[in-house]
Amino acid sequence: MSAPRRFTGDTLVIASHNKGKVREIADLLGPYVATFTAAGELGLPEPEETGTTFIANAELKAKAAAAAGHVALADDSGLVVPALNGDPGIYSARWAGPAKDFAMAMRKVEDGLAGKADRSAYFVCALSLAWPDGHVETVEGRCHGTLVWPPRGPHGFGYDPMFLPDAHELTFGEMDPARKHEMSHRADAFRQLVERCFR
Ligand SMILES: O=c1nc[nH]c2c1ncn2[C@H]1C[C@H](O)[C@@H](COP(=O)(O)OP(=O)(O)OP(=O)(O)O)O1
Ligand SMILES: [Mg+2]
Repeated sequence: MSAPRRFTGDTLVIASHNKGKVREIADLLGPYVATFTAAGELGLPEPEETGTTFIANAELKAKAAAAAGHVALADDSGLVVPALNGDPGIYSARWAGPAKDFAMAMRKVEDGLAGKADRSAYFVCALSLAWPDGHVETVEGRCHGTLVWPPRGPHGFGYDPMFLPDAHELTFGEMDPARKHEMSHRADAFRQLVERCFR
């Protein structure tokens, strides 16, 4: 395996069209990067997520943005529910539909769990950093927990209000964002990526 490539520039393109994610990524990587710009601000299109894994989708989103000429970081993430055979998984955003209705998506998860004893779930976050010459560095982080109903808390985004991380009493939706950043799947992935590419 070749040595990891380090990020040496000062501007990083965040290849995501999800505002919640862009905010979390800028929080987590703030100490290491001078300037962030988001794919949407550069007018980059949202590529179709044709991969069958989180890693494949993170890499295709990062490579598509880097082709415009700047180092780009993509995040592909989702909620994996073993009792639903891994759904919504890579389809987590798509379950919320074009209106990004996560109240509906959470209800769909809860409906699927009706009568099932196993309410465990985990979030996955694949991060891919891509250079214009096609080089990529990719890591994957996880966070395990259980699903509660009804959803609780105003913070975060997506499925956060129904996700209770292991050994905690507050859902990601109830937690202060700084606490979520200490234990989330995204924090786990960023610890690995910072180690490889940013310090
Ligand atoms: O920390 C999280 N807390 C709650 N929900 C989360 C989280 N992380 C991912 N999720 C769920 C919702 C999100 O919409 C989907 C990711 O889907 P994913 O395709 O990676 O992102 P996206 O389509 O929202 O934006 P984009 O592809 O432009 O980065 O998984
Ligand atoms: Mg997406």
